Amino acid sequence: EKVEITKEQRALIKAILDAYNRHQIPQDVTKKLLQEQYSAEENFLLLTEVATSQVQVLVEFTKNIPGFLSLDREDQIALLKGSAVEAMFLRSAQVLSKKMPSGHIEVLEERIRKSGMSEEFMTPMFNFYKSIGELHMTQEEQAILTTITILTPDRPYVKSHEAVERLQETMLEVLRKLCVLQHPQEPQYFARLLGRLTELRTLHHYHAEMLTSWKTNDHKFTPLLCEIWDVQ
Ligand SMILES: CC(C)c1onc(-c2c(Cl)cccc2Cl)c1COc1ccc2c(ccn2Cc2cccc(C(=O)O)c2)c1
Repeated sequence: EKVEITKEQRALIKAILDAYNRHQIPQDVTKKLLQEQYSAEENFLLLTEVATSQVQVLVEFTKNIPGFLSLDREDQIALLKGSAVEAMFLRSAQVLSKKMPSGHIEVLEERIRKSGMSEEFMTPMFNFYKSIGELHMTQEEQAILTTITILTPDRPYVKSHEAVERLQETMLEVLRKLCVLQHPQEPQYFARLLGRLTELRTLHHYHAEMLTSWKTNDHKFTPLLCEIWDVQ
């Protein structure tokens, strides 16, 4: 059928894309990624700094999702806590698969590989990065997919399930149209993107186990990460 993006949907895409592009990790953090020496401890510290900075970026981004600030305050917190890991996996996959100037990508990948993470977590993580890279998502698709992840109604402690579901459905319809218009040769492209959301939940479970093992090995996190990941 003739797929058409309405004026309202175009405004929605623009608002989300502007917000998505406006928020970047501060230069000093990414510079450190390149300069600091390599050791498991140093890599872990750097990744903790990047994760903390990414959470701040994520909080700012969610404020610009149309309708998010009209949700119940406690639900806003529940959505942020429930989606932070998945949004950061999506973000790191998008960055590692292309956006960063070359050279940074290898460095970041190296630091993740040498930060004391267990192999059983590393493999699915880098398979995910590869599968995201193969999709060649446009900027709009990346920003809307991240928004859909954040607006997942069945996160723990979300009370107004329907309100969140309505927002997410609006975004899913926009993404569906974008996929049809931007990937006409791949009728299954939209379904493939949604399949990545399922993979994200698996990584989320792996991540929870990794957090536990880091805690038992007495790794330190920042106050913001402790709050958003209910650590300590
Ligand atoms: C606390 C820390 C050790 C940690 O625990 N789980 C994860 C962890 C890991 Cl190791 C992988 C994926 C998700 C998480 Cl939470 C992390 C590290 O979190 C990261 C690492 C890299 C990330 C991010 C998010 C993005 N990137 C890539 C990136 C780097 C620099 C600039 C930019 C940019 O956007 O400008 C992006 C988070």
